[in-house]
Amino acid sequence: MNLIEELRWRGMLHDFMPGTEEQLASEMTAGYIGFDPTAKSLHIGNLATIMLLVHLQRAGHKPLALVGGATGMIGDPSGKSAERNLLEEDTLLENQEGIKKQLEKFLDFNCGANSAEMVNNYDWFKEFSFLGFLREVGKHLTVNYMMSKDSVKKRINADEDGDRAEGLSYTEFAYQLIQGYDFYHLYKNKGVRLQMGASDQWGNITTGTELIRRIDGGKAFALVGKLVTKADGTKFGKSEGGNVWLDPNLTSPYKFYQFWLNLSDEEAEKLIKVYTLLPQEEIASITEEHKLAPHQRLLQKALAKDVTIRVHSEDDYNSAVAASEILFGKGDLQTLKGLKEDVLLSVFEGVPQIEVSKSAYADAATVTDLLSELTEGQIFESKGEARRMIKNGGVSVNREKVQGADDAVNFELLQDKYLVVQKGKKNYYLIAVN
Ligand SMILES: N[C@@H](Cc1ccc(O)cc1)C(=O)O
Repeated sequence: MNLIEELRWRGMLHDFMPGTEEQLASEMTAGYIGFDPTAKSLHIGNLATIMLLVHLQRAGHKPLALVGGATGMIGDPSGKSAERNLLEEDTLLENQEGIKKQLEKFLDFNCGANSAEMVNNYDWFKEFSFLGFLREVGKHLTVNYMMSKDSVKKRINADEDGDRAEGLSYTEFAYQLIQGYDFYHLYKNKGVRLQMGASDQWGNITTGTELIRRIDGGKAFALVGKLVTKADGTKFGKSEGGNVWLDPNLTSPYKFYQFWLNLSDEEAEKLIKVYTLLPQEEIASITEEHKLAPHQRLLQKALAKDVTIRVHSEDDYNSAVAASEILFGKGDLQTLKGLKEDVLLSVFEGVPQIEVSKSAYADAATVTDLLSELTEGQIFESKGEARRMIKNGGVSVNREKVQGADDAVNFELLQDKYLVVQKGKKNYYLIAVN
């Protein structure tokens, strides 16, 4: 299957320029996608775009990932209804390092002729003078041409309700020329013939193909992927807590795994094609099996597994699964001890949390006191009730059965702070000793 057919059945293809298919069929083609360092991590929306590069490479072509050290200093107006704030240079540098490391994970940089490459547009812009740029680049396109782009029109014209448009600075207006020049530069110096991106990049990419044509009489191509949206058409990739990031310090692998696990059937069926490399027959068979027993969430599980391993690691995936099963009764003290604080808190989100002061905790004479009076009746209303249930073997702390009602309080605090109390099978409480 060639690249375009592959992207099409996966539902990832939005549009491409005439001739793109012929170009790809005629030779190993170098293609690039740029990512601006607007945050210190990429998110799963970016990951869908990265998958375009992955497929390009799998189809035998050469992928280049561009980090926008220069463009990140300006801010792409595409898809943005308001002017952006400029980022500080040290923030940009930090962001650049972060996303560069992430991009490196997904491509093969050592596989012969079509090995991936990483470039940074700051490298060719740092020496470019303003006057030089105006003479060598700006001169080739008219303002009329630049104003015909959606990203610009949307900021200049009033919207359908007649509300005044935000306008855009000269700086953001110039963005398309900078990205356009990147394409020209890579065309000239690296033989790049194709630029890809999310669908909102069409305007910027075609500014590039236009520059290549005007400056050099050359031909280059554009291909854009579908913007991933949720079932209700709204922006995908946000959980209640905001973006779903690839950086494990911003979104823990557990939360990441949970995000995919919690997708609706409809979303999972669509996204397994975008975010995994599983072949068509396998996806078809998982989908079929899923439909026989949707409650087993086979699609979500297959998707969550594949993406969690690709973005994080097999170990992270295994820990995420183990953590996910805790509330279903699986796992022991060791499992709980293995959870980092943020994961522990995510696992027990929604479970009643009870704060106990350090001194009160130290003074607790018996487990019964701790689980009734000290926790203000939130676990057991009375000492009697606590005693009875402990006697019947129905109370565990940190997954270990409490033996006697008069036992001393002698637990190992998880992360030096927490106790997981279980009353009966299903009722969980988290005590935080502060
Ligand atoms: N404008 C792109 C990033 C980009 C930057 C430079 C390029 O040459 C290409 C793409 C975006 O915001 O997603």
